[in-house]
Amino acid sequence: KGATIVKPIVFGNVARYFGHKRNNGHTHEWKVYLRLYNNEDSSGYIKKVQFKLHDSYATQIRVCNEPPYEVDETGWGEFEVVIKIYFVDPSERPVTIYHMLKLFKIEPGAAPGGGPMPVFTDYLVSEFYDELIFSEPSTTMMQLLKSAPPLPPSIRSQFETDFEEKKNETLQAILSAKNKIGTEIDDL
Ligand SMILES: Cn1nnc2cc(CO)ccc21
Repeated sequence: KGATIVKPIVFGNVARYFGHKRNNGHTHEWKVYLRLYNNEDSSGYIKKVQFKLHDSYATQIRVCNEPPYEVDETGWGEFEVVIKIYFVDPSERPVTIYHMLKLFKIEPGAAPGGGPMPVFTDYLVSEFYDELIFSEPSTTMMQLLKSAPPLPPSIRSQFETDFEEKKNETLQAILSAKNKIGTEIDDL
């Protein structure tokens, strides 16, 4: 009967500059993660989450078989992390998400030619909102999706981003832009 279940998620990374370069060349510690927006325990319907790092990291593919779905590492560079979500129901195709690991802010800076200058801020957050959409899930999967319990407090997390605030700001920007265009059309 065309049932659709939506599961909001947040994925991204946080990073902290050591303040110096270590002997191994590493300058930052970082954590890349995938979380359910409502901090529910998804282990009933998510089998595992894989994080594929840069190919020169030891054990390039990191697997989380239960929440929290995250990888803590140290390093010196930014690169694309491939996050792949596998579901308990074998008929649900895995979902792949691409996240560009962010370690430093790019500021139009003093670089020769005025190019962007990477700034090593003490603490940085790069996180995004998205949704897992399950269209007409199997009866079993539907039950698992509906009965997901909350996560225990120890692995609950407050996001760095207030997405509700961001949603309202974005909506306001869209409305005022529409209004502005409307006014300009009137003035034509
Ligand atoms: C690209 N990148 N950035 N930081 C890195 C650290 C390692 C491990 O030594 C491997 C690759 C890295």
